[in-house]
Amino acid sequence: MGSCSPQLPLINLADKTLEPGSSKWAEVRSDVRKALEDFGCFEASYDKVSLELQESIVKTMEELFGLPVETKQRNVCPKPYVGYLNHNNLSESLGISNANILENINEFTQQLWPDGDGNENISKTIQLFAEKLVEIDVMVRRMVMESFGIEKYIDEHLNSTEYRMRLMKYIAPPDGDANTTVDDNADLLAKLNIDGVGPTVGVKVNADISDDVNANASANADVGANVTDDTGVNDDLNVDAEANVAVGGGVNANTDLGVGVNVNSNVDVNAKTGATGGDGVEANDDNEEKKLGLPSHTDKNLFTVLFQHEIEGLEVKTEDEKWIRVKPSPNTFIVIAGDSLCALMNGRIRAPYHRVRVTEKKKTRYTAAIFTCPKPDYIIEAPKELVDEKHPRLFRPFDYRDLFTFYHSEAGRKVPYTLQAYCAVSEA
Ligand SMILES: O=C(O)CCC(=O)C(=O)O
Ligand SMILES: [Fe+2]
Repeated sequence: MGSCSPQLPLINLADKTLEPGSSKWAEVRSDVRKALEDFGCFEASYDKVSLELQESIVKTMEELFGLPVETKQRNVCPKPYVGYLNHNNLSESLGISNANILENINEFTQQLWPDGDGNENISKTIQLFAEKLVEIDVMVRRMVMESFGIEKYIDEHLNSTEYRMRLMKYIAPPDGDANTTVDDNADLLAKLNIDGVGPTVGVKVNADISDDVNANASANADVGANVTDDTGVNDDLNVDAEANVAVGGGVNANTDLGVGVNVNSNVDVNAKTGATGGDGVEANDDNEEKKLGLPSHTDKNLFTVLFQHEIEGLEVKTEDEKWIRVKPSPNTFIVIAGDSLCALMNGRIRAPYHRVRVTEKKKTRYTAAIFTCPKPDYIIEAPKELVDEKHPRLFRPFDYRDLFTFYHSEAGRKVPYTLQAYCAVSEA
């Protein structure tokens, strides 16, 4: 396994002459289609996001993830499946629904800073950044629909979606399989159950601390995180986190389970991960799976537009089952097609498996992504123009939420291909 030579197509979406109707537009549109047919994914070069804004979103993420875990856990959403998530202690993420609308972002910052009535600067930065990712999403969706001759549905299609945003932080796994140290001054028995992602991951952390400061310190933290998501992994998470922290006397117990970054000190953590790979390929490769910041999955939504800052980690699987390691480069964003788009396009576009494997030990990897999701009650169904003798209908119409519920059901977790198992018209 590991990285290999193929690269994702790189497509410039910011050319000055790129206007709908222009010859440049037609040229780029056909590149976009080809990239999505072949890889389900491409690297978009887009220099319309200022460096200042890129720096601000990274600073914002540093600030947000630097908050105490109890604060971050307040990131819950009335909609199920959106909120704070810790995955395997190697990554954590925060989610915002309808993230292109300032009021919703304000709600998010108010959850984190209820006393200060939110955080205006952070809200603004997120909004401006989300707007830019949405620009890319809208342009790509237009191109896709035009290139398949279904442009008459563009308005309906654009109106049938909503945007979720996820801010993510990753660290490299510690050396060795099972031991890491976390900064804590207590005996800690932590159990994390994270159900999310295509793969189901159960993490058990047993930490014995030789407490050098507060003798007799003990904390039992039991965090049950029930994570489901729209996108495959991070989007639309239901983090049903419940933390019971019982601290024995006078202890400064910083049971910061949410971070996985407290790598300093007095606690030995034995982490055992049981992971079931979403694509059936990594399923038995426990060792590899354990080191992933995000296990292999397809996104369940329509499109994901991802900003990755400096540190690599994203890997995308090709049709012939090779992993492409996507190196971040300035002013580029990764566009990934999800299962809902694959269904809408009657299978003409791939929804690629991808995962996150961070190897850089010294730096934290931050990513920010917009997930375009079908609105509740909207039925995803390939338009008749995409169905003919050569292209028989592949999927039955469905409501995205139902696909999602299936994905996280007992049965759904066992199948290698969620979309096929859920709504394929026939196995043939
Ligand atoms: O953070 C990344 O590089 C990828 C995130 C991802 O795949 C997801 O959230 O679905
Ligand atoms: Fe994903």
